[in-house]
Amino acid sequence: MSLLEKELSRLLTQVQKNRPLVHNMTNSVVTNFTANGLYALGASPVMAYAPEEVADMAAVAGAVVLNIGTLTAELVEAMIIAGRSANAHGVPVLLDPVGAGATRFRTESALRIMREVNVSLLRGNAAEIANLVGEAREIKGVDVGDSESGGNAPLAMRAARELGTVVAITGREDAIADGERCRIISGGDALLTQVTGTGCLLTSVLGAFAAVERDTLLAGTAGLAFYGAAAARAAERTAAFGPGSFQTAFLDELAKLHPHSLKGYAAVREAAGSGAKAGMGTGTGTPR
Ligand SMILES: Nc1ncnc2c1ncn2[C@@H]1O[C@H](COP(=O)(O)OP(=O)(O)OP(=O)(O)O)[C@@H](O)[C@H]1O
Ligand SMILES: Cc1ncsc1CCO
Ligand SMILES: [Mg+2]
Repeated sequence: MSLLEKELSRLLTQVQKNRPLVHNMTNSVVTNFTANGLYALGASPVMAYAPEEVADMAAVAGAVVLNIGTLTAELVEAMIIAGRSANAHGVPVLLDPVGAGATRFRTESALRIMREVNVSLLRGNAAEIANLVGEAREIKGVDVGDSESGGNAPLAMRAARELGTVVAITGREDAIADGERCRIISGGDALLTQVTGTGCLLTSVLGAFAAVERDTLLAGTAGLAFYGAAAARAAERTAAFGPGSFQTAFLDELAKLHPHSLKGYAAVREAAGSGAKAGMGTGTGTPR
């Protein structure tokens, strides 16, 4: 196991041991799937939305995940209350800008949250992140119109610099950047795009890893890699049946994750031009 792979595995064990509380303010489509996915991983989910209670919940959480998938003006206000409380208590805040670019309300709400709350990690698909840095890219509701062309790393680097936070962009390959360093994670399976909320659950899973590790780039890399490995393992068993069977198998594989699960199913490499030292890949080779 490479040094990086050991670090990633250590974080998985931390999540499984500590069972961090993840406070989700998420969309109405994915709440049940998100709670089940977090339980499968070994974390402890809670959904809380009322402006009267979100500051208290955020204060005691390991991470707060804000997801604008089915936003309302009132919900955005409550998210800002939760985010500020998390900031005041040293709790990491993650933002999933679902559908940014599809409507002005979504784009402006995501940008407003980032102005008023210190967001540790922003996770979206390429179209969502592009729209947040002022690059109009086709988005069809909550889905990428045209999937990444030329990879997600350059956009992740640019967004991290301009927005001043760690940015993860997911797709066929994921990229995560902090403005200086950028890593590319391969794994996963296209079946993930046929099950609703796999991106939303991923952001909450990254919250569980951020709860146990202050280095957000490292925590994010671990979450992306283990999530991709679980999906690749589930697809291996269920691709012949389809998305329904895959969804069930994926939850099972999240629950079965162990320190050696990455091998052959997910790989991490440094992006070209990244400030990080080369040769820190997991050494697992090309995943399936
Ligand atoms: N073509 C693909 N091949 C392999 N994995 C993929 C592919 N497309 C997406 N993924 C994986 O699917 C997961 C969700 O990423 P995606 O970019 O689809 O999120 P999203 O658009 O926000 O999804 P949602 O809105 O449904 O929650 C990630 O783990 C990502 O790596
Ligand atoms: C389908 C859908 N619509 C709003 S949120 C959501 C869940 C996936 O992002
Ligand atoms: Mg999404």
